[in-house]
Amino acid sequence: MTADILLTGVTGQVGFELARTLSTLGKVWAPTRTELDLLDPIAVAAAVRGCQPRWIVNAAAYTAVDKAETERDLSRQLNTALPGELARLAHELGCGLVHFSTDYVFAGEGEQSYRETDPCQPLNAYGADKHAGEQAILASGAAALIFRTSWVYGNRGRNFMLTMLRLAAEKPELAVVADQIGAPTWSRHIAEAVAQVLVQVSPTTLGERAGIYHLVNGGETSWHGFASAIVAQSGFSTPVRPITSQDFPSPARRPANSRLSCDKLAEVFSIRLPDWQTGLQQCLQARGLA
Ligand SMILES: NC(=O)C1=CN([C@@H]2O[C@H](COP(=O)(O)OP(=O)(O)OC[C@H]3O[C@@H](n4cnc5c(N)ncnc54)[C@H](OP(=O)(O)O)[C@@H]3O)[C@@H](O)[C@H]2O)C=CC1
Ligand SMILES: Cc1cn([C@H]2C[C@H](O)[C@@H](COP(=O)(O)OP(=O)(O)O[C@H]3O[C@@H](C)C(=O)[C@@H](O)[C@H]3O)O2)c(=O)[nH]c1=O
Repeated sequence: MTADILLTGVTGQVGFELARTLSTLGKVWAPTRTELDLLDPIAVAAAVRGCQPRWIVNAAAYTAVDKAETERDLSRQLNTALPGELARLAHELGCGLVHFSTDYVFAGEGEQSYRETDPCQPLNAYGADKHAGEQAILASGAAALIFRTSWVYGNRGRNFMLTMLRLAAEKPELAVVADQIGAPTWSRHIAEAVAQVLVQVSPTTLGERAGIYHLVNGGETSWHGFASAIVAQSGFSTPVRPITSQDFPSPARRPANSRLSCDKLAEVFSIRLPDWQTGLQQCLQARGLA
């Protein structure tokens, strides 16, 4: 199957939205897991070579943060080896690569917004594997764009917003951590921004604009603040109690500071996403809840 864009992870939160926004840029081939198992490097190479895309857009990943602490092989294969292999193929074939990474590459110390050039020091296995994936892409020589985003939610898949909506309906009270700060980011806004970037560049004109960009909705809040807004804006009256990270023990440590500065994206591509509150409102509206 030949196409302008080969999109992986189409059944995921970001991939689903990308399938729509990228379709205005050319023919998109978006194989599902049954059509292309991304754990099979031979099948992946054959798919890329057969597709001859202008861009490979990799929205597939292993995103189970706690399970990644023990399912090391699976996380490494999808979050490190796969992006490295896609980048190697992109370089060989002269096509571009778009990839996604995470706020969890940072240690989350201090209160400043991280810039793309700040040193990475992941606190958990998922973050370490995603960081190694970034490094593999940057070392490949491929024309690549890596978008680091954070706290992604949407109306499908596994995400914090859908979990809170379910718990708000089931429980008398929610207890949510208030000492981790970041920007909840709507999957649709990510996909719209990526399409806007790809309108501006081709793999051959990307040049110095290749590299890492932070891409999150504007403003900041805690998971508690996000949960409170989800509950309030969707008409529930379930109380949301603030707790500390220590009160919510989990296998993987999370950074306390997930703030990402998106100034580089604004400077280079003139794109800035709306505030997270607007994203949430639009997402709930799309769901018919607000
Ligand atoms: N979720 C978040 O909060 C954040 C995500 N990111 C990054 O953004 C990107 C997109 O994340 P998101 O949309 O949430 O991811 P999801 O977990 O929603 O989707 C992951 C996708 O990868 C696919 N996939 C996994 N394993 C395989 C496989 N062996 N073969 C084929 N497909 C496979 C899944 O397919 P299937 O449906 O069949 O399982 C699914 O389509 C990722 O790079 C992630 O690391 C960054 C920051 C925050
Ligand atoms: C369900 C729940 C979670 N929490 C806490 C746990 C954690 O600190 C925080 C978020 O929980 P989650 O497990 O949903 O989020 P988590 O899986 O850590 O989300 C991360 O996913 C990966 C893929 C990323 O790349 C990150 O940007 C980030 O979005 O909320 C509560 O305090 N109360 C609750 O009832």
